[in-house]
Amino acid sequence: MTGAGGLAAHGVVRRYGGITAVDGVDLAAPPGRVTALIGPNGAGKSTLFDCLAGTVRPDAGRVLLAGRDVTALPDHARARLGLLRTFQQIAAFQSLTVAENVRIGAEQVHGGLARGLLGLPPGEGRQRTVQENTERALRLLDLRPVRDWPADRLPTGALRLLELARALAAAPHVLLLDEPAAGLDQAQTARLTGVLRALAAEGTALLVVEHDVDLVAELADTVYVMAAGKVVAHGPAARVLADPEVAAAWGAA
Ligand SMILES: Nc1ncnc2c1ncn2[C@@H]1O[C@H](COP(=O)(O)OP(=O)(O)OP(=O)(O)O)[C@@H](O)[C@H]1O
Repeated sequence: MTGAGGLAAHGVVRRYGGITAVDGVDLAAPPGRVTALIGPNGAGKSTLFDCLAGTVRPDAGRVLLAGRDVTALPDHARARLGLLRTFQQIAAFQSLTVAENVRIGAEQVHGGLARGLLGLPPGEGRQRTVQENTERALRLLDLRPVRDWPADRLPTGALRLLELARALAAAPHVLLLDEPAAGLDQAQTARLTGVLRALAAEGTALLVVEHDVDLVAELADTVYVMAAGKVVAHGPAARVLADPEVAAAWGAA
């Protein structure tokens, strides 16, 4: 595992008191691929995810983003380097419109926040990129019909797509998705799957934590299985998901 391009974990450990939630995990999410992380409740998936995103600091090990050691960088610094995430608990700005929420995602990476804080006017080229990325994300996730709605009027499924649109608008190199299909209906799940496959085809590295095994089978190129803090299996999705030991480790989820 070189860690060149995409995201990689090397020997990541995270303890909570006497519990080792993540116990020496190696993982690679390369560009152009969908990598899935599965495992029973309490396996350590969310903790590993937080270590990768930068919201939790590992006790040992390293996180590499496009080959660069980002272990000591907080989440917002990783975001500026192109590592974006979505949350299991949806986090939209409820009083802003759908389009405004997505625009915040686009501005995050194109210097909007920093320039705004410094009182600098936005550059014309940058403004265009922000606008284009916002419109593209709204279109991809079929949010144009509700673009002027306040986010708090959206039902759960659309809100989840909004969260993804906001991450997409930042044009991430690496996208971490925590249960992206939770609360989506069939049509929305199909749209999600199409968008994620298209992103991978464009070269984005995707890492998905997902409980829905059918979705994992459809979406993922590579699957990592965690149990009790460790990776107990990994490899091509079809092979890993067909392994009876994996089904046992997964606790018949
Ligand atoms: N902030 C915390 N404080 C103490 N213990 C924690 C904390 N976060 C996680 N743990 C413990 O670490 C272990 C791994 O939890 P984690 O949430 O990472 O698993 P998970 O695989 O994401 O589970 P789920 O599928 O239920 O979300 C569990 O034993 C959990 O109780």
